[in-house]
Order: sequence, then structure tokens, then C-alpha cells
Amino acid sequence: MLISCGDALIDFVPTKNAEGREAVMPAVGGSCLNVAIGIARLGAPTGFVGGISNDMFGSMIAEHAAASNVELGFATRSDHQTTLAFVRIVAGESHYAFYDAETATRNWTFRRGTLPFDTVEAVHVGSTTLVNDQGAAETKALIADAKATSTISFDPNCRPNLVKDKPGYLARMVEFATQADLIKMSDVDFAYLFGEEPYQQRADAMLGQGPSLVVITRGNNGAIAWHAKTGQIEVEAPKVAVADTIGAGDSFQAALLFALHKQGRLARQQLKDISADGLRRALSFAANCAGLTCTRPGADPPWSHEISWSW
Ligand SMILES: OC[C@H]1O[C@](O)(CO)[C@@H](O)[C@@H]1O
Repeated sequence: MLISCGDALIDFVPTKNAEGREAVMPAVGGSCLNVAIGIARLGAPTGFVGGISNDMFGSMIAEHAAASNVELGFATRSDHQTTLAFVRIVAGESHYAFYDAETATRNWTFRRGTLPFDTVEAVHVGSTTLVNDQGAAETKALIADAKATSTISFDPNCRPNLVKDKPGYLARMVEFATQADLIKMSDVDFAYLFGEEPYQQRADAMLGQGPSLVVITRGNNGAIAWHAKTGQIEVEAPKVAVADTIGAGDSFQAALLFALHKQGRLARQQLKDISADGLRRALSFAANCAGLTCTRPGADPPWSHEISWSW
């Protein structure tokens, strides 16, 4: 099975009501839950680790995840409120205002011994969970136990307005990156973390510290990957009518992990040995799944019956 560990929340997605006035639509989100939902909908057994509230929004999250076939037995349910994220789209980019003090997402603990790591092919971590000290510490403990048997996937999914101490956050992101086998980030995240540094230079530095695959997604400009064995591979994004980009990167990550799983290339050594052709197919599959997600509002990754391309 695959595990995604981190944030689950409700996004309030901008829309218009029948009179054309501004309105918001609640939609289940949170990068790490989106990744779990994306993998499960494509058809691989997937569990979610993180906090889910017992409140009304928490029930909405749990029902939505379960309906997408995500195993929730490893999640921590609590009476803390659900994190809420209000989204505004500015020049095509999603901006988030988080209501996240003392929420269920922050009050999650990794319960040692409860996860069957010997049957877990990969663990995905990242996003807003890593902004606060407790979430980062719990995630580190989970990685320490998972690392011997499972591939570690990481997406910083930076949300700058949550970051209070940027140098500390940057150091933490670099530390998580060195723990990962597979790193994916958007071009916007890259610019936030590393400024004008050339992609290739940073990717090479990351590959030298343990990871075997680094991917940068670039919206409608596709994605570029650097792999220790196959070198640089670039794939295009499909041309689509964009509703919004919420969850597109999460959908990309879910589909990439799913494709590698289907190819039998997700385990650490298998990923190191993947062929250029296999990696290109997996990346194209991911770009197509992300494109489909962009055509619908909120984080709504595709189900296997909705896709025609193969991994
Ligand atoms: O996780 C932080 C935010 O990022 C998203 O996952 C999209 O990538 C949203 O659903 C969420 O509000």
C-alpha cells in the first residue's frame, strides 16, 4: 500500500452564484489528503496519516476520503476544529488564507508501531504540516521508521503566508529533501525557496544528497525531471480549459507515484534503475492527470475510469 501523511482541510473555492455575485464552494482539500485521494482513485491501495476533526467539516473530509477509497484507519480523529483555507485566484495563481490555529491538522501524532511499513511501498509527506514544529517532528519520526522499507516522497507545497521564520523553514525543507527519494515541487515553490538559482544546479545538489528523482512542475509549461541515472527529462502539459489550479500539483504527485507503482518502479532501488522511457511515461501520465484536475473546481483528481492515457 501507499501512505500519504499530512494536511487534510476544507478549501473554500471561489465561484459565482446564479446572480453573478462572488460566492465560495466548500471542497475537501489539503495537499497530503489530495495526494492520498488521487492515488486511491487511480486504483492503488492508499492510507492517510494525519489529523481529522470530529466536527462537521471533519465528517465531510472523512466521508469524501472514504468514498474515494482512502483507508482512514491510521488517521487521528480529534475534537479540535478543522483547518479552513479560503482561496483567491490572482493572475491564474491560487492564494490561500488559512484558519489553522489549534486545529485537528496540527494535533496529530505518529503512533509508533501502528503502520505496517513492511507492506508500505511509499510514504508521501510535505505541505503545511511541516510549517509547524510539532507536525515536522511527527513527520520526521514517521520517516525514521518508514525509511528502511518504504520509498519517501516529498513535496514542500509552500504556503508562504503560514511561514513565520523563513530561514528556519528553508533549512527544514532542505532537511526533508535529503530524507526523500523523490522530490516534487512547483516552479513557484522553487522560486520561494531558492530564488533565481538555476534549476539544474539545485537539482544536481539534491541528487547528490540521496534522492534519485527531482521534479519541477511548471503549470502549462509542463514539467522537468532530473534523475540520477536517466538525466534530464522534460514533458509537456496538456492544453486544457482551466477552472482553477487547486490540487493540480497534488494530482501530479499522486499520478506519478501511481504510475511508478504500476511500473514496479516505486521501491527505492527500482526507482534508481528506471529507464528514461519508463520515467517519461510516468511523468506524462502525471501531467495529464494534473491537467484534468485543472478543468474542474477545487482539488478533484481523476478516477481511473476518467483517463484514457496509460502509465
Ligand atoms: O495544502 C495546502 C493547500 O494546498 C492545496 O492542497 C492545493 O495544493 C489545497 O487543497 C490546500 O488548501
